[in-house]
Amino acid sequence: MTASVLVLNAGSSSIKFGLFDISAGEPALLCKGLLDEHEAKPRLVARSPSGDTLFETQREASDADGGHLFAEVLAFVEDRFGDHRLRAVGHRIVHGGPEYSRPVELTDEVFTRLEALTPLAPLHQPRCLAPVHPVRTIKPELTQIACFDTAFHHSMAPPANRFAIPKRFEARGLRRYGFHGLSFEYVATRLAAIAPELAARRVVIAHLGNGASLCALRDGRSIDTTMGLTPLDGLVMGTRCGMIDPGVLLYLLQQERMTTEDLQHLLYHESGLLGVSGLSADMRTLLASSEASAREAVDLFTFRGAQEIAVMANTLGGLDGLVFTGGIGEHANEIRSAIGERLAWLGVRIDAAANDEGRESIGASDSSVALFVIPTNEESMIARHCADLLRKPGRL
Ligand SMILES: Nc1ncnc2c1ncn2[C@@H]1O[C@H](COP(=O)(O)OP(=O)(O)O)[C@@H](O)[C@H]1O
Ligand SMILES: CC(=O)OP(=O)(O)O
Ligand SMILES: [Mg+2]
Repeated sequence: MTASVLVLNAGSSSIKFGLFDISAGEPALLCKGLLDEHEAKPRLVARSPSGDTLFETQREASDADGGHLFAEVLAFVEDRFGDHRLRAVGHRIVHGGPEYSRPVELTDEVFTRLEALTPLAPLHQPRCLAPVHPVRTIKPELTQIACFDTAFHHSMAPPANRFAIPKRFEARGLRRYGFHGLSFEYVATRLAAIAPELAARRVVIAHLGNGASLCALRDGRSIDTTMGLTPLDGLVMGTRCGMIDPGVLLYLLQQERMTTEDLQHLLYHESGLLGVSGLSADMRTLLASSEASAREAVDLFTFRGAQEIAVMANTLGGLDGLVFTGGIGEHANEIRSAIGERLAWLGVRIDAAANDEGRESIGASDSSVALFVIPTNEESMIARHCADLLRKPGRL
């Protein structure tokens, strides 16, 4: 009998899943799915690798994060792929804190430790952990594995991972961790296959999705990133503010008399593209809009994006390669070209036709920086980690 793993990826704006055959070599996708929460009644869809719909159901909104959804996914997997023995469920866990630098079995003890990190990723951690208990109740014998967004950045060293606050806080875990690590790891692996000459050079990966961050890589390892202790730092995001003068927070607390709960809500849910445009957090909507505020939000997004790419290039001491990924990075040619124009002084030249056609390599012949668009695949990276862990005797 062949073996499979079910991967659950709960991001800030979507819950994706994938079932992978892990019997031999590289995990192979058997089916993928999405819980679309943007409709009045959230929809669960499972598709074949080529995109044919295999299963579809709609739920009441209040049920969206509940156990029913995961029960439904597991029942579907058993029904359609019963000839594969389900070996494990792999979860994308956004925060692994200082402790977890590689995937681990998600035992009750690990769960408790990860739950305690919720204040460091309040938008994500509860959503990532939500499936664990329902899956345990339905299939208590099934191994569950946690794969962390933060793990890839454990190669970051001082000063890049340090805040300029009194040293005693660092001992309490207040340092820069970075996120989107599973995406950066996947894209770095793909880049090494597509452009091996860049593998040991100075590369920035721009993960531009609903959440957005950059990673500076040397020798394929993370040496700097734009997110910090929490996934709030760095770039302008769908509803998150990114880097902000900490004095603004003090002002809001002291002068506007905001509660900490209201402030958290403002920074995580009401800011970013949504806050600046007053219209939408969705880049597609903003690009299609003729409102001046939509244009302002897009301008701020590309201004800050280019600014931070220059910061990453500084950490690297130059820039040899730049890769776009994530929903915006993969699909929004206008955004790639606006960021590219702002980086012309660094030698970035985008080939307009290649960019508009969405080709993999979008650098013009006179670009001194190699430019790529590489679709990310966090689920595939998680499947690879799960397969490695399950195959290595003594690691589980
Ligand atoms: N064709 C497109 N053009 C512009 N933006 C797009 C396009 N497709 C998706 N996006 C944007 O990608 C973002 C979502 O990114 P994604 O990486 O899928 O999200 P998540 O962080 O939830 O995984 C949204 O802002 C969406 O508008
Ligand atoms: C860490 C993070 O921001 O994740 P996402 O892009 O899924 O919101
Ligand atoms: Mg994402």
